[in-house]
Amino acid sequence: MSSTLSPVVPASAALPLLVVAGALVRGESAEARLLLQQRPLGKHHGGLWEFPGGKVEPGETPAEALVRELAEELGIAVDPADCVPLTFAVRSAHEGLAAGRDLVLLLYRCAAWQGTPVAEPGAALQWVDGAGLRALAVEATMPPLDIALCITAQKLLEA
Ligand SMILES: Nc1nc2c([nH]c(=O)n2[C@@H]2O[C@H](COP(=O)(O)OP(=O)(O)OP(=O)(O)O)[C@@H](O)[C@H]2O)c(=O)[nH]1
Repeated sequence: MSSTLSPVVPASAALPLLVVAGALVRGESAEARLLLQQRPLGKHHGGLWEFPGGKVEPGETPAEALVRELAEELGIAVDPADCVPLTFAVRSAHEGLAAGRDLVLLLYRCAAWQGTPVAEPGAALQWVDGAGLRALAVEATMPPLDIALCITAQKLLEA
C-alpha cells in the first residue's frame, strides 16, 4: 500500500502573491519626508495612497523586482544594495484578495537613488511628514496593508 498523500490544493494555487514596495525617505529629523504614490483610478485600490512598487515577476528576486518597479513607476535608478528590508504585511486570501491567494507585501527602505521621482500618467506623488502619514492612515486613504505598515514607516520619519 502506498503511503504517498496527494495534496488537497495544488502547490501553485497556494503560493502567495509577492509584492515589493519602497519606503523612500528624503531629508532628516523634522525635515524628513516619505514618498507615497496615489494609485490610478480604475485600478484595484484606485485613488488610495501607497508605497511605490509592484508584483515580483517569475525569476526575479524581491530586490530586483523593487529596482525594476521603481524605475518603471518613478523613473529613478536604485542600487539593490541600497534596498534594506524594513517590514512586511500579509493579507489573507479570505479577505477578498484577487485570485484567492494570500498577498505578502515586503516593504524595503530605500536609502539612496538617482534621479527625481516622477509620477506615471494617472498617478500622483506626495512627500509626507509623520503627521501627513498618520492622517492618511486615520482617514483610511491607504490600502489596509499599508495602514499596518505605517507604524514602522513612521519610525523612519522620527529617526
Ligand atoms: N505597489 C503596491 N501595491 C500594494 C501596496 N499595498 C497593497 O495592498 N498593494 C496591492 O498589491 C497588489 C499589486 O500591486 P501592483 O498593482 O502595484 O502591482 P504591479 O505594478 O505589478 O501591477 P500591474 O503591472 O498589473 O499594474 C495590488 O492589489 C495593490 O493594491 C503598496 O503599498 N504598494
